[in-house]
Amino acid sequence: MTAMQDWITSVDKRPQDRTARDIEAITSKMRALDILARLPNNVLQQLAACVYYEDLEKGVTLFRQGDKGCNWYAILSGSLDVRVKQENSAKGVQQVSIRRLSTGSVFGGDSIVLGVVRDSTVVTQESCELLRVESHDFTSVWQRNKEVLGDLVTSATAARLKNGYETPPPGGGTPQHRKSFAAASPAESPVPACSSQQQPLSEVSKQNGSRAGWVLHTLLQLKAPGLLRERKSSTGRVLRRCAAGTDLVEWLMTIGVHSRQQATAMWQVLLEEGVISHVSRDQPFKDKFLLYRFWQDDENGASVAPTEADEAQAQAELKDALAYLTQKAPDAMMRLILRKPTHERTSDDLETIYEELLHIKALSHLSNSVKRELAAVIIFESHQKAGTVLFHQGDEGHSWYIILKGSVNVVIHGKGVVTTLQEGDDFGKLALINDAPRSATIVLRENNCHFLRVDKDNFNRILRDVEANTVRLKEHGRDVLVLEKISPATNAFSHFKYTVMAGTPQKMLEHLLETRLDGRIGQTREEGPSDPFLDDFLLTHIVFMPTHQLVTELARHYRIDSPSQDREFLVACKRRVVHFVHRWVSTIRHPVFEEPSAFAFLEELSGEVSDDNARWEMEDENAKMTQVMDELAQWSATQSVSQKWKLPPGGQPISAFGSDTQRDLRMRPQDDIIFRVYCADHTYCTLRFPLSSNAETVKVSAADKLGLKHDDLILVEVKSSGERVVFKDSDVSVPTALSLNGRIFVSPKEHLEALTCLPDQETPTEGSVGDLELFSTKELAYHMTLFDWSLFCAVHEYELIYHTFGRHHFQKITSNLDVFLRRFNEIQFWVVTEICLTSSVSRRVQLVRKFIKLAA
Ligand SMILES: Nc1ncnc2c1ncn2[C@@H]1O[C@@H]2COP(=O)(O)O[C@H]2[C@H]1O
Repeated sequence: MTAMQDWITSVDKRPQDRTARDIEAITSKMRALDILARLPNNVLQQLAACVYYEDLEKGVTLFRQGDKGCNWYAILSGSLDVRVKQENSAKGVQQVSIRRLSTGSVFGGDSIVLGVVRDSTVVTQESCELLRVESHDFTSVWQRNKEVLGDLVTSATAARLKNGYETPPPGGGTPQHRKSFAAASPAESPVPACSSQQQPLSEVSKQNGSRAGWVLHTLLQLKAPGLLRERKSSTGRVLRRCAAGTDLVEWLMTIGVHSRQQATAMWQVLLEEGVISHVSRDQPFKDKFLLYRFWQDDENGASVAPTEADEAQAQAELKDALAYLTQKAPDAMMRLILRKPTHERTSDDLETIYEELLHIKALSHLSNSVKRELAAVIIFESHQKAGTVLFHQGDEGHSWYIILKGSVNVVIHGKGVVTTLQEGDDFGKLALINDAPRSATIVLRENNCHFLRVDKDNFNRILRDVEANTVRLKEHGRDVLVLEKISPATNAFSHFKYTVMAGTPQKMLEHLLETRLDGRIGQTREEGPSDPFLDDFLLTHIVFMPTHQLVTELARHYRIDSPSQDREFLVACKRRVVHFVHRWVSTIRHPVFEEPSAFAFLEELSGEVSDDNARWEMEDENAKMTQVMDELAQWSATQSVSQKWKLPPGGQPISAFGSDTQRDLRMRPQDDIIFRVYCADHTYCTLRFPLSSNAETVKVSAADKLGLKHDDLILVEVKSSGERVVFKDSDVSVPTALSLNGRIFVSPKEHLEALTCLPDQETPTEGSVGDLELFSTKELAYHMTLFDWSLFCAVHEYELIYHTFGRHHFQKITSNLDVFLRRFNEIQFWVVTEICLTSSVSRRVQLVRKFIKLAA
């Protein structure tokens, strides 16, 4: 059964016979009407449970003025005429048409909820399909859901019911007092809803608007009979009863409007409310030779010539009508100006826009000169339907938006709605500033939302360099990313304008993948100048995002799979992950492979990439993963070969044991080191342990070998100064962590104070000046640098992190850094010792000279 048949079958059933499926079918149909689509689902279901379907011929009277209100209606298709009785001394009582109701409108609710008689007669103008709810059902739904059902009665009634008075008083409000220049909420409309410039903004004309329209239409016909007349269009088509924009403006000025601009804006109010329209409905109101007509005069209209009584009535209401239009005019004028192509804006237009921009929150941090520049390029945009997607995550960014009216949801793939942005908020600048894809999808949260928009070129020209210093991204009310502008002086190396100052690890990774890694085929951001954020993240993530967490997130980003996302987006996500992994492995090298979680992830990922290559054309990525896997294989091969190191007994430098041809100067966790552990009586044992062994293991083994039986033993370093430093049981790479000329002791805790230096820890008594003189300074410098350089190269960046944040947190060795620091101290002590041990002043001078030269 088709959806159409489904819903008809369901609505044809008696309400008490309808099943949950029937209600769902009817609810879906009702959602096609904008005004109903805004209602919460449960309220819509309550209406769907009691609604009836009517298919009526042209000319059927639904109810008459003075009747009791028995039904509420919604128009699925067709149009209806609203008529009121009017006394006319010559012709007696006459029916006058005051309004047209068309598809999407609702009516009949007022008299039910207010308990008054019908104030007009409603007749079908053509075949109509209607939804009908009986008054007792409507009352019961209304009673339960008053707060959200305001739109189902006229807005005036809703306001009266909510606040006890009608909104807003005619003539009230000046531009300065306006909150925003948004349109009033919709009521009924004779034209279809549309976001284009030329159509009415609101779907519906308000009662006040149609009343003002009736007043002007009546007076125009009586006082300027020739103005509304038949004219020919440029294509030769005969157009009924229309008038030129310029004539309409001039006529309004004859009845008391003081300026052309004001009169233009007042006609625009009527156009936005559907009372008048351009003959081909493709123009806003302009003070030009463009033709407009009243809705009563359109092709199907049946306008009735006004009577004297009409004239008297219209004259009586004229003041109110003008006051209403005057009140609405500034906002309409603003929208009119903002919809003009930018090259058509006059200097007055620019001034008007500029003044309005002064009140917008999202622009408050900008200077007035920037706002003036913006006035020339900012564009108005409106969208009618909740659910409309302004752009998708992953899209290229073309515009920056400010919300004037309504709200939007920020939706992120895999997370859903992360935040809602309201009137005054802005969005969409990240993609423009960082030249990155959209980081989120933006969906309208309600009907009839209004935006100001600045396109990318203008944004980059005017705003890119003056944007706010800090951008905060929120998810579920919590800051998840704080971006800060990079000062241009320090930003010569990067095209990024913002860098990450703080954030949750997950959001930082997400931001990195989206902005720093390109997902397009054959593109890598690595080629150009890049900012340090990616490297900073790779080099420090172990502090805030352990590797097992990082690989879980990477796997999530790679495996993103959703039928609702297009192929290009999905492939881009996968590519970015592979590019990230490649960069990670080439920057961090072996520590990546040493993590079992990363090792397993890389193996799985390479399998998935190779499978996906067949499906998604990921040649480049496959090649990158092959490279990563080659490096992993090489690393695995070196794992079986372990090296031996020794900590010589006399305090000499730590060196490789038994191999002069040793190539790899890097100390690895599994490498063994041979060292001595002393007792208080200076007897010792020699031990051999992997560098990754902890102090406790060393202590227990030394105690065994030295025959110490005690529960409360400690492992201590005794420095040559006599200072004693106790090792924690969890400390690793103990032998390399010794200070220069320090020795390891094991002893009962209570004997700590009794531990003394070994004799060979005492300062040397003879210098090596004689030897030093044998070498030229250049030669010395060359060999010392070679040696230092090889030690420096063996230090991994992570060792600095382990050292700074505490080795015990990571359970990782810092042996290479230890050895490098030892060497630094050694040179320093050596220089001081040599100088002090040279007794002859002249030789000492020479020596100092040599050292100065060496340092230079
Ligand atoms: N938590 C968030 N994560 C991502 N984008 C957000 C968030 N909050 C607001 N946004 C906005 O949503 C916009 C999506 O497009 P852009 O990436 O250009 O700019 C983004 C931000 O302006």
